[in-house]
Amino acid sequence: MKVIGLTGGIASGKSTASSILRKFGATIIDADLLAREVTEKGQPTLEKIIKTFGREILKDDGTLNRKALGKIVFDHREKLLKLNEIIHPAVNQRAKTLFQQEKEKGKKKVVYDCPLLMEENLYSMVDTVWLIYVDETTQLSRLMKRDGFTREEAIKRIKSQMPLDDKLKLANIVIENNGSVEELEKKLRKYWHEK
Ligand SMILES: CC(C)(COP(=O)(O)OP(=O)(O)OC[C@H]1O[C@@H](n2cnc3c(N)ncnc32)[C@H](O)[C@@H]1O)[C@@H](O)C(=O)NCCC(=O)NCCS
Ligand SMILES: Nc1ncnc2c1ncn2[C@@H]1O[C@H](COP(=O)(O)OP(=O)(O)OP(=O)(O)O)[C@@H](O)[C@H]1O
Repeated sequence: MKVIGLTGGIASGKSTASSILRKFGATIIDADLLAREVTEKGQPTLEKIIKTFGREILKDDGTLNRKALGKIVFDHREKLLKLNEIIHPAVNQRAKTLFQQEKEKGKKKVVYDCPLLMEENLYSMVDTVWLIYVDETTQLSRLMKRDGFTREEAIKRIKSQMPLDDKLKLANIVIENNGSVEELEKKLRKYWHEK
């Protein structure tokens, strides 16, 4: 079974691309979703986060207050690295289990939507890397619009990730997404049926 690693900066269009690929029949494994699952109430990963960041990052009902944690970690790089150290091993392990399940079902290929594939050097988990990218202005405006971030908040998140110029050198396939969703679909159709 072939694993296609779909990556790209924040708000570059990975989820949009995943929805399109799903329409083509692709099975998508979403790292952001796995990160949410492993930090659900009662999960050992959430307990580790509480130990490190305190109970202030919880809502009244004991679930993770993502907004509060996001504010802390995207303001302090060393705290972001600490959070990554806690969450990423659990996400990687869960992803590998899901790949194995798909393989056992006889799937020929799956897509791993993984925002930090390059930052975390996860090339050994995938067989090929597809990079979605947009220019900086488009990235900033789509991010501010989608998440309601101020310009400053959005820039902090973009800056927490590997610069696009470095990412472009590391991909097997690069897919530019400055245009319309229809244009993105056209590009993806070609690559999906080719590979
Ligand atoms: C800090 C958290 C709670 C903020 O939650 P929030 O709902 O605001 O963001 P969400 O999880 O939807 O992520 C949105 C996007 O932010 C970017 N992002 C998320 N985590 C990180 C990180 N550790 N470093 C750099 N960028 C990140 C990604 O592009 C991601 O697609 C959350 O992002 C988190 O738990 N991050 C650590 C886990 C992680 O690295 N997830 C990414 C893939 S495993
Ligand atoms: N071609 C496009 N034209 C217009 N809007 C788009 C296009 N592609 C994506 N968008 C919008 O841009 C925003 C970011 O896209 P999306 O959520 O797919 O990015 P992402 O890479 O999955 O982000 P994240 O890293 O935060 O998970 C969304 O609001 C989405 O609807």
